[in-house]
Amino acid sequence: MEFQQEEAAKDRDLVEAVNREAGELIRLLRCSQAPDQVLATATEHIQAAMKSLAPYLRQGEGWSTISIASDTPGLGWLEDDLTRCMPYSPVSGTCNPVAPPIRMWRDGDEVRGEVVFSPTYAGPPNSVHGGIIAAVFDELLSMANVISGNAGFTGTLSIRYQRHTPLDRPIELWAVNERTSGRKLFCRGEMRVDGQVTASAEGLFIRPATQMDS
Ligand SMILES: CCCCCCCCCCCCCC(=O)SCCNC(=O)CCNC(=O)[C@H](O)C(C)(C)COP(=O)(O)OP(=O)(O)OC[C@H]1O[C@@H](n2cnc3c(N)ncnc32)[C@H](O)[C@@H]1OP(=O)(O)O
Repeated sequence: MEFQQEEAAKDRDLVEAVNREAGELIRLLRCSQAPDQVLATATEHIQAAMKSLAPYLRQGEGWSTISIASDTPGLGWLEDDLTRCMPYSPVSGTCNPVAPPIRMWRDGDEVRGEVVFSPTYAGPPNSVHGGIIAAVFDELLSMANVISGNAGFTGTLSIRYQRHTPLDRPIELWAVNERTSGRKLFCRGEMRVDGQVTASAEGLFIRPATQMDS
């Protein structure tokens, strides 16, 4: 797979900062009931920012079409920051403004993490949308595969929603690759609030017979 490394921005902190601000913008848009004049002015500011970014749009090129890192060969990550593996992911990517602020790290053979969902991700009253929960499990279980030395595509993901997962509170994340059988990777994960499980997941991931980019 070819990546356009020379196109990468030089200052990663700046890339992450602008994406965080854009995420905050989304939260403000989602939850503010501003008067018309304020909305009109905000629209102008957003249009100005869009105009300055548009000339640098690079659609359809390696890093812009995949969530994994373009600056490391294969699946690179930091033990204390697994999000480095997929910086452009819509679920955990620090270089993607739609991603909630997830932290994930390696704890032996397991993945642990934490996330606080803002109302951007609301479903039922005061609770996280079930589809968002599924997406986070997909990512979390994938990371359990990655640290086990294997990675695969999601074949089947089964979620048990046991309690509502609340907004604006720290959610603990946990996942493990329990076993591998041929190309099949079997994983489990949980979300907990104050130690109580709100949702759990089982996933079967499949390592492709051929490489991803063949
Ligand atoms: C290098 C790889 C890196 C990968 C990712 C990097 C991270 C990227 C970002 C990650 C983001 C997060 C992750 C994402 O979001 S990944 C995105 C969501 N997932 C997908 O898009 C996957 C789409 N599906 C496929 O590509 C193929 O169907 C796969 C690759 C899954 C299997 O097609 P393949 O042709 O290889 O399979 P086979 O027919 O030879 O069957 C082999 C065995 O598997 C069994 N089986 C087959 N399908 C399923 C199923 N769905 N559930 C349960 N079992 C299934 C089958 O019965 C057989 O078992 P057995 O009869 O031998 O016992």
